[in-house]
Amino acid sequence: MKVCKFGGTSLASAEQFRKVANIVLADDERKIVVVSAPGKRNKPDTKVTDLLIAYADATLGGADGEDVRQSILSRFAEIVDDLGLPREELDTIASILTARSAGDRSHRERYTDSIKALGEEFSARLLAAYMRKEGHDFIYVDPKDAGLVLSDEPGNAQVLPESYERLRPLRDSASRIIFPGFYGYAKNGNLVAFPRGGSDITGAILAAAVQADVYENFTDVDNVFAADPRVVERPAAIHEMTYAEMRELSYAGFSVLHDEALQPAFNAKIPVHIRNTNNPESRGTLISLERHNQELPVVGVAGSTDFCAIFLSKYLMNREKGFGRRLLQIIEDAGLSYEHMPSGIDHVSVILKESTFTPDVEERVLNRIREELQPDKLLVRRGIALIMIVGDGMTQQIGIAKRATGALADSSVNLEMINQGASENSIMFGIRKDDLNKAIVALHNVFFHE
Ligand SMILES: Nc1ncnc2c1ncn2[C@@H]1O[C@H](COP(=O)(O)OP(=O)(O)O)[C@@H](O)[C@H]1O
Ligand SMILES: N[C@@H](CC(=O)OP(=O)(O)O)C(=O)O
Repeated sequence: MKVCKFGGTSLASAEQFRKVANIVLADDERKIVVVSAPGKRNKPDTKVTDLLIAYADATLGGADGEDVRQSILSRFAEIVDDLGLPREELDTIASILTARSAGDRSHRERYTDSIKALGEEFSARLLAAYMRKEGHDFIYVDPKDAGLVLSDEPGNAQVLPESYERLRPLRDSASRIIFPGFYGYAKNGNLVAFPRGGSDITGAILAAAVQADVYENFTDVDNVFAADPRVVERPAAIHEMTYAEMRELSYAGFSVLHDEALQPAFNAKIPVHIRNTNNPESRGTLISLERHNQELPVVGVAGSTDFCAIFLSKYLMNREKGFGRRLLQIIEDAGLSYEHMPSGIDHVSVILKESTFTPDVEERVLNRIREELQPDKLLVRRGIALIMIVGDGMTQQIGIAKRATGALADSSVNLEMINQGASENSIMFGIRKDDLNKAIVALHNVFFHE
């Protein structure tokens, strides 16, 4: 049995819905279909999820949000009409939207989750209706009825382990299933959404719960590329990679698959196959425990901005017991989580998401560090990008770091930090954020075009 997930670009219009239907119907093993909200039809277009968030913001601000409500409904009206579905389908969508927007607005994030999840719900309802209209036995399944239980963290939920047991019976459903991605329910009954891009996570959870043979993730590219195709011209195609490699690359900036989608698939040992809705014949990329082609030392280069670093140095820091613990306690007390912590004998850097390190948080954290740790030097560097080269076993090969640093130097990218870490499958470089794209191109070209 296969679980397949179709992303927003795969469901952006009625034409895309038809492609999805054809792909699903081409293989009887495709029993569970997870869908995202309609995405962009073209570059300047807006994703339905973003329209729903704008609608939530408007209504929270006291406006009626009628313009944006009309934009949302017109996206679905176009799909309903072009698919030849009865207009009652649209009436149902409009009344669900109205009822939701009349819900409790006292908690901003909760209310926003309840609205932004509707894109997935409407996609799933319409795809199920279309399949039935075409004479096929498909049902829409609600995540609450199915038992997808999540932590009560609006916009940032995580699956609770009991979900797997609860979702297992979906395997035996007589009808094929259309399931909305991106959200579930907390134990207290609140609707909660995963982080953005989270329909990938829903698909992986379902694949693990029903022990699927494969989790097919349909998107709009023929395969995963060695670097973001929006940054590098003609990037190398990668047809195989391991979970560990993809996890690092997704974390570091490959938006093609959500990084938190890999864990459920990895735990249940279910291969993930990235495929193209617009070109289902293409080979795609298979992500599994091992790759057959061991020749490639590096499988990808990814990077992203929004980082900053707190840099501390203190003579004999290495002999001061509990220094790291106390530093991290200060970070934790400020409600921050840290991304990396490269260190030397007398110095340490703590890398944080820059958007979480606001000026007032910075002031509080630095004051405590000065008072409690008395560093010789303390400074904050903002505007950092992290870039990673990834490949299993790569760090055992001589010369990889040299080629990478050489390529960066040749492109006049200044290196602020290097961290090989313990994972042995990646090397991370800290650079100025304005250099990010230049650095991705340089690293891609040195490993894939030379
Ligand atoms: N290394 C990469 N390989 C392939 N695609 C990538 C990579 N990095 C970024 N992308 C982008 O990810 C996009 C697909 O992800 P996303 O927009 O989330 O799709 P979906 O709507 O199917 O969920 C591609 O269109 C591509 O621009
Ligand atoms: N629609 C949600 C969830 C998602 O996964 O979408 P997509 O498959 O288009 O990345 C979002 O935009 O975040």
